[in-house]
Amino acid sequence: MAVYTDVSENELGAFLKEYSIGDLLSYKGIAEGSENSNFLLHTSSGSYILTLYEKRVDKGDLPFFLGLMEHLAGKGISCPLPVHRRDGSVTGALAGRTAAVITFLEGMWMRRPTAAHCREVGTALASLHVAGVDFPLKRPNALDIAGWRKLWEGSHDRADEVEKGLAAEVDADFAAFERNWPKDLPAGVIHADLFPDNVFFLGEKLSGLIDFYFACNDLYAYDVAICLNAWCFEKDGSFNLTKGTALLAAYQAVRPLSDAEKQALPILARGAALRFMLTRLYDWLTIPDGALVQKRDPMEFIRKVRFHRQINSASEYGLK
Ligand SMILES: Nc1ncnc2c1ncn2[C@@H]1O[C@H](COP(=O)(O)OP(=O)(O)OP(=O)(O)O)[C@@H](O)[C@H]1O
Ligand SMILES: N[C@@H](CCO)C(=O)O
Repeated sequence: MAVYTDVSENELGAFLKEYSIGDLLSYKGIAEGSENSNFLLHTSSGSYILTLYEKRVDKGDLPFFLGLMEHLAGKGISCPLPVHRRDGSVTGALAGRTAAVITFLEGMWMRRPTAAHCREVGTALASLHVAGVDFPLKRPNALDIAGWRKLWEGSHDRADEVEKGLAAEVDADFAAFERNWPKDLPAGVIHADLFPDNVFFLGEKLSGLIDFYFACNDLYAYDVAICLNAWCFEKDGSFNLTKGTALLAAYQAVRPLSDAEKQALPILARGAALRFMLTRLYDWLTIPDGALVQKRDPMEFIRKVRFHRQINSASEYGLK
């Protein structure tokens, strides 16, 4: 679920008076997502998404997230456009939260993506990287290795409840990352969470990217590594080389990877898998059973960490 905060029709009506998007016809909470409260609005001028930012989003980051969507949309990337209020701002206050209205994107996310979908994602990711080059705002990645450490400190002592030996395994990985993480690769604005549920399709054609709330400045190849993890594994945990090949070839057709980026891909992919394992593990151990939030399986990603650990060259991901 992701409706943590209820909104009454009266308060929503008053909030929307600050916008020029017509009269409210209907609204309903959206169950998907886990970070913020989202509502689908229908007004006399069309459909919109209303987001109330919950506690994990630092309000100081909203100009970066919302400004980035506007910047990317202006460069032809299909992503939501924040709607400006009559006073020009893109956020307001609603039900005790900071809130924004963004445009609605048509399409649906793919539960079982094919190689054709992976190809579309590769193109979209590289296009996003190129389009973000002149975005003026900066946001360091809160989930860099130091951020992973903090998360890990909160889970370490209970990690073996999930699988015996996990704490020692992850400790050893941290030592490897802190020694070998690449630093001098091309960097810029990355999405940092481009999972299937954040990419909409109409048939096999990509129709839009959403959820920019982890976007930040970091290595471009790290974003590629995140997508390999998110798109190219099968439900049984095996890596699908056809999907990897499709995603990487499409990415490189727009933004070719340097030799140094190619060489770094295995460690970046292993780090990306660890990053998602850690957020999932933290949630797994801290969200009470019975809460309405859907908990995601951390073990899916420790299996991916193990897979990447035995990769010797990015060609094993399908990189040409
Ligand atoms: N611009 C949009 N157009 C259409 N639907 C949208 C849009 N933005 C969000 N949604 C819908 O709302 C859901 C939740 O959005 P989003 O993924 O941004 O939420 P979140 O709480 O940040 O979730 P996450 O757990 O993925 O971080 C999406 O799965 C989608 O169904
Ligand atoms: N994409 C993340 C969750 C939201 O960021 C995951 O699958 O763990």
